[in-house]
Amino acid sequence: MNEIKVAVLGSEGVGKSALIVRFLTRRFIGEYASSSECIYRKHMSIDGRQLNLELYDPCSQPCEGKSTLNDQIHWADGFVVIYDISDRSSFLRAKAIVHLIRELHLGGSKRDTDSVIFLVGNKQDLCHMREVDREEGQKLASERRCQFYELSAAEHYQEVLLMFSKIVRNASLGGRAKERRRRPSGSKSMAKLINNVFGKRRKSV
Ligand SMILES: Nc1nc2c(ncn2[C@@H]2O[C@H](COP(=O)(O)OP(=O)(O)OP(=O)(O)O)[C@@H](O)[C@H]2O)c(=O)[nH]1
Repeated sequence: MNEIKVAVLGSEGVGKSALIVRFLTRRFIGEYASSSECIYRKHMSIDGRQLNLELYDPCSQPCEGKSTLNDQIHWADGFVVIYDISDRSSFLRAKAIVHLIRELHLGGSKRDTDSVIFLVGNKQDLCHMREVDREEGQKLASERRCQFYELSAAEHYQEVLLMFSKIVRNASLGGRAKERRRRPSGSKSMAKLINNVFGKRRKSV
């Protein structure tokens, strides 16, 4: 059975956990407690093929045994790079991450890499506080040859589902057998995921 590894990357508070939880549980959970990086697992059937998805959610806080961004990039087959449309600094961070992914994957086939980097502007529901125009996101995506989405973990389920399903499909078609360096630590079941729902600070909404 195919194993597909997707890293969800971006600045602190852009909604990485919210998007992952939305995808895995269909629910938007505003407060999410997590003090360690973790990997969520999901069994999926895509185009009749059985896949085991591993979704990596980094921890923005300093934590024990934390992997570096380079480790995370080497580990993954696909990348969802998220920014918050109401936070310009998160867009600049997303730009730097996409740049680094491109640099570290120079050895790989260009076509493979193009289809497995998704740039995602989250918190579309906060468009009254927008600091990054949709066109800027689109421009960056086309310059860096990424797929582009703008959506809201708070308001959209279908779009989130579509986005994750597409990156899993693309990563599974790439079929790259990668030499993996250090594997990001931590692994969580759905039960643990639900248990983490309480206690995280509220940043926006
Ligand atoms: N309005 C709005 N708020 C959102 C959305 N997605 C996430 N949030 C909020 O943004 C804050 C941060 O969300 P998280 O999912 O914890 O973000 P994160 O990127 O995982 O954060 P770190 O783990 O600290 O890096 C929380 O208060 C969420 O409720 C969204 O689509 N719209």
